[in-house]
Amino acid sequence: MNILKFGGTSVGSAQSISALMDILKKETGVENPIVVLSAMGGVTNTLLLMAENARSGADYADQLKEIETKHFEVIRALLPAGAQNPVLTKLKIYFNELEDILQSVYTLRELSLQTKDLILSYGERCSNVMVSHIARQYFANSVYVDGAELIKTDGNFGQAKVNTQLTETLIRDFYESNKDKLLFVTGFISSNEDGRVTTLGRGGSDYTAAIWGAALNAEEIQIWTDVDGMLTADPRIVKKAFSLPELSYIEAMELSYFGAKVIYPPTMTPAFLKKIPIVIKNTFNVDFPGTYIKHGAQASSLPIKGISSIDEISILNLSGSGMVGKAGFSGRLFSLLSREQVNVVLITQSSSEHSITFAVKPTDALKALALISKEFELELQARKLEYPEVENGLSILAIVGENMKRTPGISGRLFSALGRNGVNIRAIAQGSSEYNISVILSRADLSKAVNAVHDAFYSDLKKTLNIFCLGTGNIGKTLFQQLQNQMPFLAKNNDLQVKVMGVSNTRKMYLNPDGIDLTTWENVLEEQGDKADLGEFIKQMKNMNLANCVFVDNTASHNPIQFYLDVLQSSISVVTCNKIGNSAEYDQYVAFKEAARKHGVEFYYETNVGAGLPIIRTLKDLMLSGDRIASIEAILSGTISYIFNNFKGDRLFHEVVKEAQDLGYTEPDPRDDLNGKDFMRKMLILARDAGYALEEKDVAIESMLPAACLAANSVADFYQEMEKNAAHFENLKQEAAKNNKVLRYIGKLEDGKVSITLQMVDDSHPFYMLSGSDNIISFITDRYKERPLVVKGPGAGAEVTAAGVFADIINVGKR
Ligand SMILES: NC(=O)C1=CN([C@@H]2O[C@H](COP(=O)(O)OP(=O)(O)OC[C@H]3O[C@@H](n4cnc5c(N)ncnc54)[C@H](O)[C@@H]3O)[C@@H](O)[C@H]2O)C=CC1
Ligand SMILES: N[C@@H](CC=O)C(=O)O
Ligand code: NA
Repeated sequence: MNILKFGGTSVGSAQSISALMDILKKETGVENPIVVLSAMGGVTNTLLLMAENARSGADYADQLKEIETKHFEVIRALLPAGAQNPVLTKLKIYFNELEDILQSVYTLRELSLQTKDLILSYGERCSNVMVSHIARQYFANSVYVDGAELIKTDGNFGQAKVNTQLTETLIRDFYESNKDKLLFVTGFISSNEDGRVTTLGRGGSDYTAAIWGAALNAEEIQIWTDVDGMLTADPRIVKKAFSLPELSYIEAMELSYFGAKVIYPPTMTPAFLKKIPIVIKNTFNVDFPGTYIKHGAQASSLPIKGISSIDEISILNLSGSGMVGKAGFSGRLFSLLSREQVNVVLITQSSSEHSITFAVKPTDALKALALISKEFELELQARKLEYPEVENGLSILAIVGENMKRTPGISGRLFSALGRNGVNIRAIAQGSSEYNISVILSRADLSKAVNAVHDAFYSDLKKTLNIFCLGTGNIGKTLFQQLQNQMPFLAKNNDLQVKVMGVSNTRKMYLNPDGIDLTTWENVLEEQGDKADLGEFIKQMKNMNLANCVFVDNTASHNPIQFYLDVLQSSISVVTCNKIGNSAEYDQYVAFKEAARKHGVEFYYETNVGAGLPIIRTLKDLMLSGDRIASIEAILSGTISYIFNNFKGDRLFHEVVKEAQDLGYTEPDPRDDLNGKDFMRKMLILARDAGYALEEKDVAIESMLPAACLAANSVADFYQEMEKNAAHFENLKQEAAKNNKVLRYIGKLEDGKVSITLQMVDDSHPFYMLSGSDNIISFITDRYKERPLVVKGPGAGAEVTAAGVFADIINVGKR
């Protein structure tokens, strides 16, 4: 025989009760199951609220009406008109009783725990009366059972302790004479010796099911809820949390003790003692196998079973010389707290015995403080103890699993995942059972931490990168297109998901914690976006506090640069194609790198030089492996390269410049290319990466433009001036052609000096043969000195640049 317990959501509406009936049709056969029901979803909370309202003299009539309507609507929806009256009458009697009790509370302005239990009991009574009547349409032998009469407890109202022996006898006797019926038993409620209603603690309906299961040696106890069993983490926090097929009782206990509200922890004990499996199933996804909690649960390959957490916790720290070597000190402390019903959630003690830190619920913190101040008054006065302080705003995160016992490196993985994501740990505890490692951290970091730890332990599963992008121009737009096309491949082959969580241009910004759909981002940004505000964008990004976060700068603007440090210091990686940051003051360039290193995140800027060509990476690898750069010679302006490769025959110079601009090779302002500034930035970044602390003024630039072009104060002006100075460019071209040479704008780093010069080279020069927007770079190093290491290829354009940014993002994910 099975026990089937249905929680609040499973009896919460006409629809879910119909689903419940379908489940019962499958489960009834030779032997009837025993059905245990909670109150309708939300009703217990409303009852509590009404009780509190009555006590404080506030109105509760509307809430009473609300509960009544909730039940009556279900009855009208699920029972034919002729069958409604008896059950409506029965419920009406309950509601009248409830009203009388609330009236007394209201009059006396007094609410004892005993009265509270009585008020709460109506939730389960009403739902069971209602559902057992509805069930009669399909199961003629359905009966309502007041479970309070059969579960006997002490008088600890609100959290009563069960008299197991007496209870089991009562249940067995009752069952013997009612075997042929389909029993609907009220969960959660019980009664004391005097027959007063007591309750088994919030979530106690699970416990009722386990008590009945143990008394009757059930085959299994099924807990029907609204999730697919026990998950690896709270799915509201971790989108990728998944359901666990099997758990041991201890694992389930550890997981549910901390946060995972799927099952009420005391439920485990009766089931564990009688070795009865508990199955957690989803009423709304009946075919899903759910989670089995049982003896000899199969060892799984997962290093940990799950991550659970307590949202709000406070800690108290007790320290002082008076504690050192004092036997019985902690005994005194903790028996005091236990005597006064302060539940201690976690304890850590330093090996010097100089301090004890313990965690309690925030509602208990001040009480604990007061108790300690009184108990240790003398020690505090004599300064042998420091006056303890309460620290609030904290959470506990715990990883749980029996496999931890046999696997070294688990805590390393936990702490490095937290460290990499900038999560500061306030205290740590590992039970000697090694089933659980708990850490205390700031509440603001909890969601990020749980996600980071989930990724770290289930890394064979998909890892998510959360990206926030500035710039929706040439490069930004192309990047989104590439991301969208490549997403399925990455998910399939690299277990990586890249989610765009925020986007901004100069006009609008849009952030969405669920991610932004890349098929509609342009419309969404336009229609749902707020007015752009870079500071606000960064603030909201930081507030989301996501794990594996990347800030992507696809602008050509100075404004984002001032935020890089703050972003890196917030443990968010930066990927940028914007060269302004790295080519401004040397100290700033160094500060970015140091911040990234210190905070364990990445600062990637491959596209700062040669767009997607692997130049920065190559140089970095040379340096890391101990090579030394003797000299660099390079063509690094894709725009100028394109111009010289296409400025032929009778073509006009300014027309070719326009063509380069239309092809997306130039900077947003093409003057930055032609005046050598863009090239200068690239050379400066290369020189710095090669180990030289140079500034902009150290780069000698030979201009290829006549003074009037350089002086143009708008892009339109600039084109006009180039047109007016056509003869200057024509002369350059003809002179080169006359000598069988080509024009090349070449950068050089040698002996720590950087120059950029306009040259005419013949076919003996390695830079002679270039086409399109080609860049070329030749490194002479200690190891590559006979023949240089050369990288060559298209060095400008939206596709190759966006691809370089994309690769940088993926490389953050690989770490
Ligand atoms: N075109 C190319 O081949 C290469 C370009 N790059 C770099 O790519 C970057 C972007 O170039 P394009 O896409 O061509 O420029 P673009 O002018 O087409 O787009 C720039 C975008 O940045 C946005 N923006 C500017 N300031 C902003 C701010 N403060 N906050 C938010 N958004 C802001 C603009 O609204 C625009 O959407 C530049 O830094 C460029 O140097 C790097 C390598 C190669
Ligand atoms: N405008 C740049 C693009 C790459 O950085 C160029 O022309 O090289
Ligand atoms: Na590059």
